[in-house]
Amino acid sequence: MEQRIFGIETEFGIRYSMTGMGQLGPEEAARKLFRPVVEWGRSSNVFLENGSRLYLDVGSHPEYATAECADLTDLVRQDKAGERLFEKLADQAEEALNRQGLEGKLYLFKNNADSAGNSFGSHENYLLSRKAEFSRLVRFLVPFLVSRQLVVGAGRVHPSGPPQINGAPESGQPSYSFSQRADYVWEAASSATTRSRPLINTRDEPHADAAQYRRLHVIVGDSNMSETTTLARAGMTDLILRMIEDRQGLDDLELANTGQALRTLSHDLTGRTTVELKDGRKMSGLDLQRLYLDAAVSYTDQQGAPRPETEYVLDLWGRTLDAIETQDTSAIDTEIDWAIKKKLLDRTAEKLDADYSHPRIAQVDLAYHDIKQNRGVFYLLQAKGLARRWVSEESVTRAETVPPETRAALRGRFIAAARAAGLDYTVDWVHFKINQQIALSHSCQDPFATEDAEVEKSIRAMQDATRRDQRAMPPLI
Ligand SMILES: Nc1ncnc2c1ncn2[C@@H]1O[C@H](COP(=O)(O)OP(=O)(O)OP(=O)(O)O)[C@@H](O)[C@H]1O
Ligand SMILES: [Mg+2]
Repeated sequence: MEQRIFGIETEFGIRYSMTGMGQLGPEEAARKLFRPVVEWGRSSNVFLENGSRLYLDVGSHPEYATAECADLTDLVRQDKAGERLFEKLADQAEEALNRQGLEGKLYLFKNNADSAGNSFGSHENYLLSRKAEFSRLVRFLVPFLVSRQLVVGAGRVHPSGPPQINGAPESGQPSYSFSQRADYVWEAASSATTRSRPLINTRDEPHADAAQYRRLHVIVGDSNMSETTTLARAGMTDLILRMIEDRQGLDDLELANTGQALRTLSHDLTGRTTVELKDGRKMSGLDLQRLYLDAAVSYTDQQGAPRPETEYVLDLWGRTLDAIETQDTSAIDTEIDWAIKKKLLDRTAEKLDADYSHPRIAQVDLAYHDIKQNRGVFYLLQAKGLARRWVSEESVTRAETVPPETRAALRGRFIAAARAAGLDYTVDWVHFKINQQIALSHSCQDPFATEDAEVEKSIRAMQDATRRDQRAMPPLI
């Protein structure tokens, strides 16, 4: 596909750390976090004026799903805007709890695993043409997704070594893996999201005209703090999808055992341990990623770079593979999450004269993912110029309220008009409805549409009503 819609859903980890006695569990903390959201939208599942969705399911992982983006840089901005919104909500909730006498600090972590062994996700959404044969697409994409973690993993400390991999006994040697999520994903594709979690969720919910489109739901990725790593994650995947869709330049690299390969590659920082392919070949993480990168480079040489970000994405991809090959991360250690974090962990271990089993190392690992900008370790590094930015903070601030130029723009204007008019509305990715007013209710099946005469008519009608009756509803934050 020439054009594509992208979206990232992020589930956050939450923890309230009490200063004094007492406890506040994550579920209660999450409910507190969502109190202003529920007041604002009368639900813990709301769509905002920037086109995104804020959501608290049962359990304790607040979720932000970016609006539909047609542009990779917009995706990075919208993803960061979600962090900023939750950062403000966390500050408000923390103040409220402190006022209640429950003194403490509220932490939100953009990571994928907690100390109790639970994993939570960062899901990527890619619009596909319905014409592409889905099972073939999945077969070609899976080995890419399995090895992609060498480049875009968020990195994870294992104080007592990797969890049991492939039946082998635990080594007990403290270690570091490329990925957070790889230990929790077991099979290539299925419609399950919790038990025996797949890399790709095949539930067919296109949020678009189903005759024309499909939505690919990739649930194997790590949440990224680094803007450049987020960009690489979606940018690399977009390129590989293009090649698969065009039936160009890719070998069939189907793996003998997907779940096993995912874990083996995640825990092998040398990139050289091999995994078996269905046809009996053996390939390492570096072998696989080199094949994909080479194919992507010749594809773009022939076809031209499809996006303004492509050149940088390919360059960063190549530098990361070189860094693993030479075991020298100095050329990527401000741009790739696992390397940015590892550099700091190595320095910390050196200062402590300890290895990765030291409790301080696990603390720094977690603190890297703290989204509070004046406390989180990633943000402290970023402030010192040790984590490269891809977008300006002004553009992130703007993305908190301004939707990208896709259907999200229509949704945003619809929500703004309905709220200003004080009307009850129900909105999702496709539907924009004013409750009990069919004339003002629409379905928008084209995720690229920034204009729609019927929706505009309703928006104008609501704006006229507002002018007659000034009852604006207050903003969320
Ligand atoms: N047609 C589309 N193609 C690709 N992505 C889309 C499309 N429409 C919406 N999206 C993106 O898909 C994501 C949907 O997020 P959401 O959390 O609602 O996922 P879900 O899989 O539908 O539901 P849930 O998380 O409740 O299981 C958003 O990031 C959104 O921007
Ligand atoms: Mg979701």
